[in-house]
Amino acid sequence: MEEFQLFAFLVALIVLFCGLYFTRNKLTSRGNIKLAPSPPTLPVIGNLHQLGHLPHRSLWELSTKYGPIMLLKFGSKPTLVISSAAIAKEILKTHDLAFANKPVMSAPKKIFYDLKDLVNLQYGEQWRKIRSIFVHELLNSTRVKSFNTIREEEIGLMVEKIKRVSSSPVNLTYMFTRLTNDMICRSAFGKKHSETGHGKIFLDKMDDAVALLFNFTIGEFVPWLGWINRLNGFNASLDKYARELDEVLNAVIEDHMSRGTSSNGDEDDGKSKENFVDILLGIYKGNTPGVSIDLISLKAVILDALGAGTETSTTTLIWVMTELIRNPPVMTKLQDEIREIMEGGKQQITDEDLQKMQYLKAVIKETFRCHPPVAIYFRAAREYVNLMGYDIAPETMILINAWAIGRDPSCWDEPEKFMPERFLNSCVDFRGFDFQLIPFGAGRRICPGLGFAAISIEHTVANLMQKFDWALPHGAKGEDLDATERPGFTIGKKEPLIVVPTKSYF
Ligand code: HEM
Repeated sequence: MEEFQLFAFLVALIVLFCGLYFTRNKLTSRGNIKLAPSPPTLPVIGNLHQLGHLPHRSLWELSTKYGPIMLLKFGSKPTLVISSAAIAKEILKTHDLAFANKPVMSAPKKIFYDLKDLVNLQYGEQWRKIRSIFVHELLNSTRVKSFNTIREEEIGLMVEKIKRVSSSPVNLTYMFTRLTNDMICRSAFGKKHSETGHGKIFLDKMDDAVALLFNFTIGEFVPWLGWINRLNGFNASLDKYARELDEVLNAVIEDHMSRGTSSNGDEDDGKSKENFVDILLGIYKGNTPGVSIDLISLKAVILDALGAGTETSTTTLIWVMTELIRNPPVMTKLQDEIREIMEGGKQQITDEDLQKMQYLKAVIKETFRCHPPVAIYFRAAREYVNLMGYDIAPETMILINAWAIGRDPSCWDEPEKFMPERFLNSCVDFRGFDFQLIPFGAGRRICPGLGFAAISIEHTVANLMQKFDWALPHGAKGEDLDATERPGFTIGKKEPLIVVPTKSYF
């Protein structure tokens, strides 16, 4: 019996290695075509087995062996993985137009209205139209400023809550989630997340749906194995989330319609002005000259604003505070800067004050370098491209590993160290011009929420640093703080961040 098992094992091994040999040869010798370096693939699954639990780390490790541009196969899908600033610049600047598409995947189709949302739209006329609505109508600088009051009120409420529990442990993960959800829900719906049944149900379901989408399932990449996703209930769960999210969005729209909006987007009751839903409904009703939107795209845009805007900002805030607690001298230096600028007991931190806080900006940049919330983001080739001597086929999926780029040794000294000082005498910024720091992407498809997110994060951290000192419970030292990551659409901290605001500064 044992001999038979050994024989069966050897046969399986030979079949596996033959498969490996042929798949590899097929990839690297196609006439004159020059393909990027590739690790060996397994039959059927290609390189899917190498993604691991935290793909940004596994792919980075693979890149240390195969180089900053690697051609992998996700099932049958050719996938180019980029891990250096120089190659990211080629993709996002030199060949930005050729790589301006997004991969077409069956799972997101279910949630994002057949990929009609801005994040997933293919490059073209419709993308330009929706992008313009996002950039010029929802998130232009005047609108972002008009959200100042919401931001200030919500941060003020959080500060009051922390003051009340001062000297006891607080769960900052929970607090930041509520703060970001409330800020985005008030901006999007005109009401707080915690106040509106709609907002709460929506964000809870959205979180679950997005977590599900970030499973790289075999059924997605090997079309003839699509039945696995039907059999194991994956498709049914997505269908259910899609139905439920659509129901909530319909209810939100009906609610706003029945209350009525004036031509400038203000609600009749005047309570909550300039929220996304009212602005979009104004456009839908033809109140904004030269701009139009259909109902499905309107719902898809709301999905994006909430889906792309909440978890990313929460994750960033948690990492900023985690790094500050792990690095006490950095926290002290930041507090000194902020308290000096706010000298004289001034409580309200304004945009002008924030402009003066250079060390704060450096701390946030360093956090984005070490912990880009969207560690890997996707593009797709619209046409054949010769990229740095390699032939890239149309529809190749492109993965930009922003996390690996933050460790690119040709750009960063001691990349493992949290060292905001590296940004003090440098003009490197995260606005899409410096390819060694691209947490928001770059080029045509750069994140349109960048300005909104950046100012909210600066404002929140500045307030927490001005008004409190922070320590770990039970006298634990900063270096004891667990910084293990959890996988997902954003790479967050696995365990909740529990800290003690030890002294308030009022
Ligand atoms: C810390 C916060 C945020 C981070 C790190 C972030 C990151 C990103 C990244 C990496 C992309 C892909 C860029 C590319 O392909 O080049 C993206 C796209 C996008 N983000 Fe953000 N984002 C954040 C906040 C927001 C907010 C607050 C909103 C909206 C309110 C938003 C809406 C979007 C949308 C709609 C897209 C798709 C743009 C397109 O494809 O044209 N994001 N974001």
